[in-house]
Amino acid sequence: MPLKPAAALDDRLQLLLHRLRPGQRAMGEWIGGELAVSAVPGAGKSTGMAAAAALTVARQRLNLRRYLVVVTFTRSATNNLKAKICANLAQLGLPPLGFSVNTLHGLALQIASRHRDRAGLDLDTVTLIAPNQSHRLIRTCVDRWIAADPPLYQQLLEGQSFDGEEAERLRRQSVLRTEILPDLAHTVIREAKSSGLGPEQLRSLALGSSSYGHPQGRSYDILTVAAGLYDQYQTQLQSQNLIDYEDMILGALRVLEDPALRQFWQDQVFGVFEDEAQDSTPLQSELLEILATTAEGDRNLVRVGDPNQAINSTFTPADPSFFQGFCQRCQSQGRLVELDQAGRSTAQVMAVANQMIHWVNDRVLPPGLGTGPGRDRPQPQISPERLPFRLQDIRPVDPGDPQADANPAPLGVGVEILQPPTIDHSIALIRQRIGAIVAQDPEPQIAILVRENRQGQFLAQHLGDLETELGVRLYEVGQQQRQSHVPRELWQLVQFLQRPHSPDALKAALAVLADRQRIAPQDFNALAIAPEQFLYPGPLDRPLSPPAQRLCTQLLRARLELPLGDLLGFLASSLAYGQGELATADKLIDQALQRMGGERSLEALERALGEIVSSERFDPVDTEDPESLYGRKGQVTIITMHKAKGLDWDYVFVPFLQANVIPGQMWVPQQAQFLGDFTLGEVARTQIRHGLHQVYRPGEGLPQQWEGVLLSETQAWEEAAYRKRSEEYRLLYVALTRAKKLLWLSAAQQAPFNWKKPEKLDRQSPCPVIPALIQHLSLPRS
Ligand SMILES: Nc1ncnc2c1ncn2[C@@H]1O[C@H](COP(=O)(O)OP(=O)(O)OP(=O)(O)O)[C@@H](O)[C@H]1O
Repeated sequence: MPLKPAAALDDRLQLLLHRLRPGQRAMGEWIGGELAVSAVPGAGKSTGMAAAAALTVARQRLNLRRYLVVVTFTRSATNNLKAKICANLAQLGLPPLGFSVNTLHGLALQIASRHRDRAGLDLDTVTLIAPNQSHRLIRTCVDRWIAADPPLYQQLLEGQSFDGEEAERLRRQSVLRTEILPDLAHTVIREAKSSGLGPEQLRSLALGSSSYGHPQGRSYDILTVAAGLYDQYQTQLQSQNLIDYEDMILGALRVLEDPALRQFWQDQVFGVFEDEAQDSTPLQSELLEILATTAEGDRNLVRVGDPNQAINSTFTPADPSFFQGFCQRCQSQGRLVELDQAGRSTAQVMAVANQMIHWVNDRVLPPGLGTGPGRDRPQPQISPERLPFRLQDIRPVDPGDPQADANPAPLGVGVEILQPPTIDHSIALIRQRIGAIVAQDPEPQIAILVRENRQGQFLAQHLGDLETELGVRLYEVGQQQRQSHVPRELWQLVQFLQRPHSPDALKAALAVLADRQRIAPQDFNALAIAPEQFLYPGPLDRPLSPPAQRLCTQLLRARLELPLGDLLGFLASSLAYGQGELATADKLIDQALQRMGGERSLEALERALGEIVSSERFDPVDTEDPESLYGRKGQVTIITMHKAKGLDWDYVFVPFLQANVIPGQMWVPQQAQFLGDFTLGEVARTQIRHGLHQVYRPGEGLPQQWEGVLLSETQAWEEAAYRKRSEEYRLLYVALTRAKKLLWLSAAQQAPFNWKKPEKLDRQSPCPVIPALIQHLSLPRS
């Protein structure tokens, strides 16, 4: 007898549920209310979320008028998830309707553009600010703030001490104007705005202190300085009809403040699923919470994330402690699902990753609590969201799991940890190990993960012959990205040629030359304050950095001697570009000449390059979808740990795990040390974040009272260092959990202190977790 349609749908729902693993199934069974889903790496959270979304659409009979809102972090994740939900709906015999998948900003823009007046954004006349524009705008704000608030500026100029010497004053002015204050403005504006704080609230946070002061010396009113910069920024944005990403969300929130419009949106939205919830900001959470609110005042909100993979919180406003808090709250109500089974890695890799999170949580403690076990005094209870990791072990999947080749057999012992004498030995060992892998698997999928691009560059230089030697392709991701830096670098050099006597232009050109390792890194403020003297020193002048001076005057000579068409080529070769970068430079030259029309002057060239840099994304020559390139078989991909998030490889190498690389240390650039042992940007970010943690209650909007929540500069710096250390260990965790069959780690005994000078080796201790992992695995210490 044929099944009745309703019964048939029910059967199909069951079938879909049964294709999920236990944690995913718990997601799939969600019918309403708040749910936290904490997923370990490789747990299949996209798979679970796509199934849960399709099941919800089917059960609730969602449609064009009432639908589920799914929010992801990037546009490519949006496309992937949409395709998966559509495929599930097709299997249920349903049309691809009843849901929307958006990035958070896409969703905000959709709401704001539907009610422009209310949002306060006239989208016909305003433009989203481009990164280069933002850079320039911030520089303008700094100049205006300096003119508007001489007493506070003076206080910064004087720093911790000042003997009144003129050259030093000029140097400090240059550092403050071109580095410290732009950095402070950039950090604070994003941090405050994405938490819903305006300049006035920053000022009241600055005042709301009971413990203000700097025990070792003078304290600066950093948040008041920051609020002044923020005021200038808002004024500039408005006067130029620009908006930033935060304005989109603020616009959407203004729409939802209107009771009728809020009702309109809440009536349409059945519920909200949020992916990568560990990376959201208070403002984003507020938007989703409002949309998810039901007629009864509950919330249909599923937030999915992995707090242990929160690796953006020290350089963006993302803050995992809010998601951690949400998980805690849901757990106490029995509304937490742990997706803790993962099929990606072999058992040994999971064991090492698990071991690491326990080790770190035991030893990396918030300021004021001492370090390491063996602490004789009893430790106070630390709230879980303050700890570096959520204690969630990765477990293998059950027998019969639907994922093909889940928890694969290891290659050899699965995890290898080495401590070679030098970084050159590390490379020789990698080469040897890759040779052995290729002997067993001629088309291996391999990655080498690095902490910073310079390490990748160094590896690529030394492993360049892998293809001829072993027949595997070498693909350095940073190299590809560097090509998109080509326009900016050449533009900066051309600006210098056009205005050699401008301190700003000279400083920017010197920074480019140092980045390209054409001159030694140094404090360029001292060189750039008097360009004439630096470029053409008189017989009595003390020569400042002769190699940099020689190179700069060579460039200036080329400007006089070469035709314009050849000048960019000459600049490109002066920057020691590799082949791909030279090809990109060629493409750039063609585009710039086209833009210049018939005009052939340096000024026109500068303008054309400036337009290319600020108005469009100049694609490097390789235009294939990058992510599909990273995981090709028969390839060794060199990639940073940050970029590797979300990806995996059969064989993963993580060399250079010295303690100065991970967890590294917070440091104050030498040129900024006159202000004290901290950086203004980090202190301000931490003061804001700490303040918010003390007073923010989810779903209750922002508070008016900030009494007694301001950390002193020293406290804020210590707290920032703790957060940074925690995040570095999470980054290492992301790196370890990329491996499927083999994880190869090494910490060299002699390694560079600074990777800008990789040839200068010093004794370095290993990342502190390495000896513990060696012991855990009972590996020989070699
Ligand atoms: N229930 C399942 N049935 C079959 N395959 C599955 C299942 N769950 C996950 N997988 C497979 O496991 C792999 C990882 O899944 P998915 O991409 O959903 O993971 P993720 O948790 O989003 O990854 P990440 O750790 O990068 O966040 C994919 O190849 C997916 O096809």
